[in-house]
Amino acid sequence: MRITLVTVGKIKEKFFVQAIAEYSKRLSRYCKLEIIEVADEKTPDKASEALELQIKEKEGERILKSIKDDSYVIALAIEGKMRSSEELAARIEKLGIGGESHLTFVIGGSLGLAPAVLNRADEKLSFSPMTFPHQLMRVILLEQIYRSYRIINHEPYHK
Ligand SMILES: C[S@@+](CC[C@H](N)C(=O)[O-])C[C@H]1O[C@@H](n2cnc3c(N)ncnc32)[C@H](O)[C@@H]1O
Repeated sequence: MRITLVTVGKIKEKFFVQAIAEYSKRLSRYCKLEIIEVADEKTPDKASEALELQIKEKEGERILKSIKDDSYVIALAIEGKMRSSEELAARIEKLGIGGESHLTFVIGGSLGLAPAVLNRADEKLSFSPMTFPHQLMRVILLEQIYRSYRIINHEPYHK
């Protein structure tokens, strides 16, 4: 299975970079992982709704360009479907069995995802009603994908 993460902006904080590197290494046993970082837009402290939408749309165009046509897209969105770790593992396994060989997970920038990206998504996944910073979301998502593969392979992992 190919797994691609499409994300917005570069991560500078060393602790996030280290955690991402660690989970990417662990995941390399199970899938072909690629992380694509599209450029983010500068966001002023105070922006009108119209400007915020413009910013999300610009970032959204870059996100859409980096998604392969034949890929199954899972957008991370607070309003998406919540799943337990076991349910996410079962979903990934079922998609693979059903013939999906390339999953793309999309994480929005600080303002979130543009409507066009949410429309392109085949499904939306929520990690809770809380808002997480996109840098931390990347780490949490990688850990949950790793946990999914451990569950799929009946391998032990922390409960
Ligand atoms: C800082 S959040 C954006 C917040 C924005 N107000 C929104 O409602 O999307 C950045 C990105 O992280 C992801 N994200 C943050 N919290 C999430 C959650 N609880 N569940 C799923 N994705 C989340 C989403 O992809 C979001 O676009």
